[in-house]
Amino acid sequence: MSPTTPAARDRLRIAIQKSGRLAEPARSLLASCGLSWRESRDRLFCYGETLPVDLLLVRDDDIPGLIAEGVCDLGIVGRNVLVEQDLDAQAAGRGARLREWRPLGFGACRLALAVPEGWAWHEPSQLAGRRIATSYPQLLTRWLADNCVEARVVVLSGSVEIAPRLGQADAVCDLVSSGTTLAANQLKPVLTLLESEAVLAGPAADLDDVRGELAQLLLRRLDGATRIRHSKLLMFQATRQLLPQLLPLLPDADAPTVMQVDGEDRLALQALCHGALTWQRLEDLRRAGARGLMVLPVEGMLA
Ligand SMILES: Nc1ncnc2c1ncn2[C@@H]1O[C@H](COP(=O)(O)OP(=O)(O)OP(=O)(O)O)[C@@H](O)[C@H]1O
Ligand SMILES: O=P(O)(O)OC[C@H]1O[C@H](OP(=O)(O)OP(=O)(O)O)[C@H](O)[C@@H]1O
Ligand SMILES: [Mg+2]
Repeated sequence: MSPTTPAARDRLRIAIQKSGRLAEPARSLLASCGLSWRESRDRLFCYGETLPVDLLLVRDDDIPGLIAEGVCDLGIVGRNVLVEQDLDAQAAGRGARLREWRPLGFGACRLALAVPEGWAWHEPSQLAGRRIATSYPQLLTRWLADNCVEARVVVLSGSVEIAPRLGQADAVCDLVSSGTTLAANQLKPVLTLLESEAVLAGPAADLDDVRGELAQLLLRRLDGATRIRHSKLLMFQATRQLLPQLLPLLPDADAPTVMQVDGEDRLALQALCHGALTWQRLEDLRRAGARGLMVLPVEGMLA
C-alpha cells in the first residue's frame, strides 16, 4: 500500500492532480480504461486493484518533476505546465527529459497574450519595452525571442489578470478558456501562444521493463477510450440500391459493417459515428430510406 515498498517498482505509477480542474476527469478516464484503486488513508496514494497501476495524487505543478526524477512513470497534466517546465529544464541545461505521450481531449484552454481593451492592437512590436505579467515565463520568453520583441517579463504565481489594474504590468500572458476573467479585468486576448489540453506525459524514452508493458496496455485502452468518448453506434436497415444516397450522410462514420438480411436486397448496417447523431440527422437518414434506426452507446473499443 505504501508508495515506497520495493514491489512498487514492478507496478506502473501515474501522477494525477489531487484536486482541481483535471483531478476528476483524469481519474474517470483511467477508470474507463478498467482501472480501479484502493485509496490510502491520507488520500495521496491509490493502490491499483484490477491492474498493478497505482496513482499518486499531487499538485499539478509537481507532476513533470516527479516523472523526470523517476518517482512516477507517467502523469496527467496540462500541456501548458508540461511545456513550461520542459523549457525551464532546457534553460537550466537539463535537456528535454519528458514528452507528451498522448493528448487526452479534456481540460482545453489556451495560453494567450492579452492587452487593455483600449489598446489598438496591430503587431507584437507594440510590446517592446512593456511589462508583461505571467505565470508562464518560459513560454512567454520563447515567444518574445521568436518575435524579436524585447519586453520585461513580470512573474506572478496567480491573479495575473489584475496586474495591469494594479500598475504592475502593461499586458498579461495567461490561460484563457471562457474569456470571462479577461473581460472582467478590461483586457482583450490578441494572440495565442499555446493551445492546451490535458495530456499523458511520460519520459522521453519508452519504459523498457514490466512497466513498459503495462504502459503499452494502458495506451491501447486510452486510445480506445478517447476515440469512442463522443462516438455512438448507429444501426439501421435499408435496401442495397439506397446505399449511394445513405453513405454520404455518414461522413464521420468508420466504414460500416453491412450484413445481408434476407434475399439479395435488404441490408442491415452498423456504423461507428464520431460526430453528434442529432434528431435532424436521423430524420435525414430516414428520408433517404433508412429504416429501424437505432443509436447505441459504445462502452469500449479495441482496434
Ligand atoms: N480556465 C482555465 N484556467 C486555468 N486552467 C485551465 C482552465 N481550463 C483548463 N485548464 C487546465 O487545467 C489545469 C489545472 O488547472 P487548476 O486551476 O486546477 O490548477 P492549479 O490551481 O495549479 O492546481 P494545483 O492545486 O494542482 O496546483 C491547467 O494547468 C490547465 O491545463
Ligand atoms: O477564461 P476563463 O474561463 O475566465 O478562465 C481563465 C482563468 O482561469 C484560471 O484561473 P483560476 O480560476 O484557476 O484562478 P487562479 O489562477 O487564481 O488559480 C486562469 O488563471 C485564468 O485566470
Ligand atoms: Mg498548480
